[in-house]
Amino acid sequence: MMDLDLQEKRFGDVAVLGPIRFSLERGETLAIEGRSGIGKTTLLRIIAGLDRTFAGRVSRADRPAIVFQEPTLLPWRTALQNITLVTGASPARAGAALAEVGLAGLEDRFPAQLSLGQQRRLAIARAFSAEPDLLLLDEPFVSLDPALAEDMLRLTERLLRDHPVAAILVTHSTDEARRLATRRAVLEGRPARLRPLTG
Ligand SMILES: Nc1ncnc2c1ncn2[C@@H]1O[C@H](COP(=O)(O)OP(=O)(O)OP(=O)(O)O)[C@@H](O)[C@H]1O
Repeated sequence: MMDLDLQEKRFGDVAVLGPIRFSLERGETLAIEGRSGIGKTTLLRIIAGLDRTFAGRVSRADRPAIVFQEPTLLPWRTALQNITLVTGASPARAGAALAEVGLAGLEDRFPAQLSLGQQRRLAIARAFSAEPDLLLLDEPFVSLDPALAEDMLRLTERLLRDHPVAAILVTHSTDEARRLATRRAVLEGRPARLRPLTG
């Protein structure tokens, strides 16, 4: 599903990421932990194909779906259109995806007419509606209050169970990683490398 053989990623004179190799199959969720500034987002951007200036190779089946820290929604489009226009899903399928995340009845709302939690649900519904082979989640629950974060975590747990994707979750939270991931690893050192975690 996804195969990474990264030799090095530099920003100018600084080697940020060192040799990193791993593969990911459908049904697997890899959680990547690591301190702030270590290179998690940089690694995710390389895997997503958003950054091509690195030494090495990445191969994936298809364009991945990405959920960023902040929901990146189209402000002048309705909730339903945010899904159909971006993913190519039919209105019926987009409607079903909204229902799946508890947004039934809010199809015609604009993002600004949704609460932050609802916007995040919409972003997640959109990611899964694209029916991606690979789903990349970059700290999707950061800066949410604990109740909302728990709510989103449960929702994501359920969606990952019900949809067969390969997923990578970047997170600061070991608790989140333990709950969502089938494999865990930590990014550490300079240049940073990926060390598998057990337990
Ligand atoms: N465009 C850039 N130019 C130069 N340096 C950069 C650039 N983007 C990131 N960096 C540096 O690369 C390192 C890794 O950044 P990155 O954003 O990947 O870290 P992160 O682990 O995702 O951090 P956080 O958890 O705080 O989001 C940091 O030291 C950062 O300052």
